[in-house]
Amino acid sequence: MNSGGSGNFLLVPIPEYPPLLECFPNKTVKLAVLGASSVGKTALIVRFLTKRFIGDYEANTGALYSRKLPVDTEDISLQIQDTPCVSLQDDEGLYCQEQINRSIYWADGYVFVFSITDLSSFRTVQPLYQHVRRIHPSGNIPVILVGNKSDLLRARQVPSEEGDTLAAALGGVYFETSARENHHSVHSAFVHLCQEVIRSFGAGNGEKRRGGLHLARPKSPNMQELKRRFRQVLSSKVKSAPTL
Ligand SMILES: Nc1nc2c(ncn2[C@@H]2O[C@H](COP(=O)(O)OP(=O)(O)OP(=O)(O)O)[C@@H](O)[C@H]2O)c(=O)[nH]1
Repeated sequence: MNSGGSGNFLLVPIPEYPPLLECFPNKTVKLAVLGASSVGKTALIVRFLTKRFIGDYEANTGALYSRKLPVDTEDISLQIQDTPCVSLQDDEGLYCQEQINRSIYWADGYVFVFSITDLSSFRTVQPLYQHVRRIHPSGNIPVILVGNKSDLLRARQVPSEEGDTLAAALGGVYFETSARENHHSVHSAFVHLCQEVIRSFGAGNGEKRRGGLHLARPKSPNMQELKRRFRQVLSSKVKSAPTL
């Protein structure tokens, strides 16, 4: 498995799915990835879309990614909105930028991410879920809970059982992932959520949101952005590589 710092950096372009399918609402799945700072939201999306890991850290600006994805027997147009971090205030309130509220309103399904090494990021999930419920008070909202950085076992602060319990309380499934080490666990989590969203369309949920906010979908600045970050990681590796 190519990690962020090695292997070829010819980034396999993420095929932009023609907007044609957007006229078939049930073929377009919009996911928002939400969570506290530095839990791995971007790394999870990049791992899922490119099978690679971005080792460096850059504060999240909230990029929108889109690609075609085979789910079960059909191809869907998948859009994933990365979001800036949310933070718990002293009074257990939540600081959520307006951009995040727009993403919550726009999305059909939600990936709540915390780091198993950061108890505070885990404690952010419940108030964040309540915030989503205030924006979508009716219907079920397809969610998954992702405990990331599972490769850092010695730094674990959140037992898996607590992740399972919280996911059940949110009405979703708990996945433990390592965006650094493993593509399969990340892929399984995202595909599961897409299946839940498609199922919710069948239940008539999706239609209510079809009139929802449509974020202007960039052509592919995100691909340039990803290439820049992969090159950045590569050049930093070359510089630090021991001279023979
Ligand atoms: N060990 C390990 N590090 C990870 C993993 N996922 C992400 N990281 C690192 O954690 C840091 C934060 O990752 P990001 O993907 O930028 O996290 P984010 O949630 O988008 O961060 P914000 O911009 O603060 O919202 C980066 O240095 C990543 O390389 C993981 O699974 N394991």
